[in-house]
Amino acid sequence: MSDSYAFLKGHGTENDFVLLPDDDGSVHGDLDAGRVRALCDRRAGIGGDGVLRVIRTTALEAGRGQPAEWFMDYRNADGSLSEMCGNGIRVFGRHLALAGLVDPTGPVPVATRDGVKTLTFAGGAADGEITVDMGVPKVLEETEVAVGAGSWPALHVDMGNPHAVAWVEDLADAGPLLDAPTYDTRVYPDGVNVEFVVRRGPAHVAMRVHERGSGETRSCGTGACAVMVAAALADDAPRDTDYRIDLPGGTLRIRWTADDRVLMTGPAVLVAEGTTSL
Ligand SMILES: N[C@@H](CCC[C@H](N)C(=O)O)C(=O)O
Repeated sequence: MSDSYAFLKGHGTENDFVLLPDDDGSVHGDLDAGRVRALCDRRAGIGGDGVLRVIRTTALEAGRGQPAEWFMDYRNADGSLSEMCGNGIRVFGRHLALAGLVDPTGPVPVATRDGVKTLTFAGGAADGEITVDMGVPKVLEETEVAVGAGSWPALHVDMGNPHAVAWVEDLADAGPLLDAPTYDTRVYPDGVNVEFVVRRGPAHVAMRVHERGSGETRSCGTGACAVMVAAALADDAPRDTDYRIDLPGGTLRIRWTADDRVLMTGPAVLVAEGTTSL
C-alpha cells in the first residue's frame, strides 16, 4: 500500500463523504476501520459521515458476479460497513461521470452490498439531479425507539439497511441526538438508523436522522426512502405519488412506484480533491 493516495470530497444534501479511488483494490487493500475513522475525523482528518471506496466490482469479493463495472464500497464514519448509502451512491455516480468512467447519458448500474442500483442523470456529468432506483422496500414490524426520557412507536423498514421510522410532534422532541437512540436489539441485532418525522403538508414531510455508525447527520437517502414508505402507508397514498422529504441538509424527492420500487431523486456535489497520507 502506498503512503500517499488520492481522495475526493463530496456531499448529497450535506451528507458528506470522502471518496477513495482504488480501481483494482491495490491502494487500500482491506481498507481498515482505523483509516476510515482518520479520514472522517472532522478536526484531525478530512471530515465526513462516511467513506466511499471506488473500486471495480471484479476487485472485491462482495462485488463478484454483480452486473456492474463499479462497486460502491461504503463505510460509516466509525469504520463499520453498511449495505447501502442513498446519498453516497449519487455522489459516487457524480464522480464516475465526471471522471469519464461511465456514460451519464444512459442508465448507470452501480454494485453495492445490497445488489445493483441503477442511476439516471437528469443533466450532464457535472450538473442536474440524479435519480436512483433503490429497489423494493421491506415493511416489517412495529417496534419502539427511545431517546432520553422520550419513547415513540416506530416502523421497521428495510431499504437494504435497517431503519426505524418514528412520528413525533416536533422535530426538536428527540433533543440534540448526541447519544444514539435506544431500540429493541432483537429487532435490530446489527444496529439501526433512526428517523424522526413530522408532517409538513400533503405528500410532504420533514425528518431528522441518527445514523448507525455516523451519529446525527444532515441527511440520509435510505432513511428518506424509509420515511416516504412509512408516510405513504400512513396516508394510504396511491402508488407513484411524489413525496417531498425535507432534511436539515436539503430536500429529496421520493416515489414508490406501482411495480413496488422506490425512486430517490436529489443532488450530488463534489467539492474538493487532493492527496493525503492519513
Ligand atoms: N447516509 C446514508 C446511509 C449510510 C449507512 C447507514 N449509516 C447504515 O449504517 O446503514 C444514506 O444516505 O442512505
